Amino acid sequence: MGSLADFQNEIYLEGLGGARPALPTDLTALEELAGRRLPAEAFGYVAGSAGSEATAVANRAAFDRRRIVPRMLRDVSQRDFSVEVLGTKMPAPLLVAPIGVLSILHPDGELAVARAAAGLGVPMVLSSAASFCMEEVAEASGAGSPRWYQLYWPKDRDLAVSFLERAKAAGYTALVVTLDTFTLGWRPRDLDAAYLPFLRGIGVANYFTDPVFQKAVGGPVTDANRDLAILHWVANFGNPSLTWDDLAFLREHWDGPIALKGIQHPDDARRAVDAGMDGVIVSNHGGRQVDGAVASLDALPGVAEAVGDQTTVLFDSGIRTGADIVKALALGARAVLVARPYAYGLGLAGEAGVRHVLRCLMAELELTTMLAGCTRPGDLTPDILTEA
Ligand SMILES: Cc1cc2nc3c(=O)[nH]c(=O)nc-3n(C[C@H](O)[C@H](O)[C@H](O)COP(=O)(O)O)c2cc1C
Ligand SMILES: O=C(O)C(=O)c1ccccc1
Repeated sequence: MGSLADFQNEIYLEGLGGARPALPTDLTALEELAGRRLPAEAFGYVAGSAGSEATAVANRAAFDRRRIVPRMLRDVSQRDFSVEVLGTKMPAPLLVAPIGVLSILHPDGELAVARAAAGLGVPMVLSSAASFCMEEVAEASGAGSPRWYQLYWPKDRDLAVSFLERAKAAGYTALVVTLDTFTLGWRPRDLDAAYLPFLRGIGVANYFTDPVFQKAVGGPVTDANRDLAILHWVANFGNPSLTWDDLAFLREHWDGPIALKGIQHPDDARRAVDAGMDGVIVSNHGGRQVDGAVASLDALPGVAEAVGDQTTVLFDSGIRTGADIVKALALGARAVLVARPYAYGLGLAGEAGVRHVLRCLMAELELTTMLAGCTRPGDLTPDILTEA
C-alpha cells in the first residue's frame, strides 16, 4: 500500500498539468463552501448544535489550546499508521462517524459514503437513522469492507434485537451504542426552520424495512399507514429510562465487540468496563446535545487515564485536520471518528467529496506525525503536546 500522504503529491503533480483540487483541502473552508452551496435547511441541520452552540465552539477551542512540539533528527523514513481496533484492521486510526439522514445532502446519501470509505479501507459506522437501510449500505460497501453498526436503542426490545440480528447478518462486525441522544437536544437552527427530516420520512429506512416495526404498524409502510409509522418511530426512537443494568441485555444479544458512544466522565467509563464493554467513544455528539457541556477533547485525558489500559478508547467531536487527530491520539484515543467534514464533502461532490475529505485527513495525519518526529500512532503520547 502507498503512503497516506500520496494524496499531497497527486495534488501538486496535477497542478503541473493545470488542475487544482475540485474542493478545498482546508476542511474549514470546505464547510464554508457547503454553507454557500447547500440548501439552507439541510446545511443548518448538519452545522447546527445545541442551544447557544457554546459546546461546539469549545470543542474546537480545546484543540487550539494544545500545540504539538516537533522533535528533530529521529529517522522517520519508515512509517506505519495501520491499526486494529475492536477486531477491525484499518489503514489509519480513522473511522467514518455515524451521521443520520445523509440523503438530505446528496441523493446517494450513505451509499456514496460507504463506497468512498470502502475504496480507502476506512471503516464506516452506519447510523440507525440512515436514509438507506443497513442491507443496502452493506451491499454498496462491498464484501469484506469494514463496517460497524450504530444503535439508537429503541423502546421496543424486539425491535432492538431485530436490528442487531440484521446488522450481524449484513456483515457489521462491531456495535456502537449511542447513549447521549435518547432524545434530540434543543437545537435552535432546526427549531427556527421548523425542520426535522424524520417527520418527513427521511432517515427512517432501517425502521420502515424492519419486520418487527412493520408488524407494529399493521404491515409494510405505504401511503396508507405512513403517518402512523412516523408517529410510531417518534414514540420508539429513544428510551430515557435505560440504566447501566440494561447493558446486560445488549451483551446477551450481540456477540461481537460493543463500544459506548457519548462517554465524558471517567466514572461512566469505569462503569462501561464493569459492564463488559469493549470500548468507549469519548464524544459530546459534536455539541448537538448538551449546550454548555465540557469540550470532548478536555474530557479525553481523564477517561484515558481511568480506563485506557482496560478498554479501547475512541474519540470524536471537533476533528477537522490531521493535526487534530495527532492531538486526540496523543491524549489517549486509539482512533478517531470524523463526522461533519465528510457530510459536507458528500453534499458538495457525492462519493468523490467524501473520498476527498478522508484523503485530506489521512495525508495530513501522516505528514504532521512525521514532521513532529514520530512514525506510528503508538508514538503519539501526551509529552508531544504543550498548552498554548
Ligand atoms: C447531522 C448529524 C447527524 C448525526 N447523526 C448521528 C447518528 O445518527 N448517530 C450517532 O451516533 N451520532 C450522530 N451524530 C454525531 C456524530 O457521530 C459525531 O459524534 C459528531 O458529529 C462529532 O462532532 P463533529 O462532527 O463536530 O466532529 C450526528 C452528527 C451530525 C452533525
Ligand atoms: O441529529 C443528530 O445529531 C442525531 O444524532 C440523530 C438523531 C436522530 C435521528 C437522526 C440523527
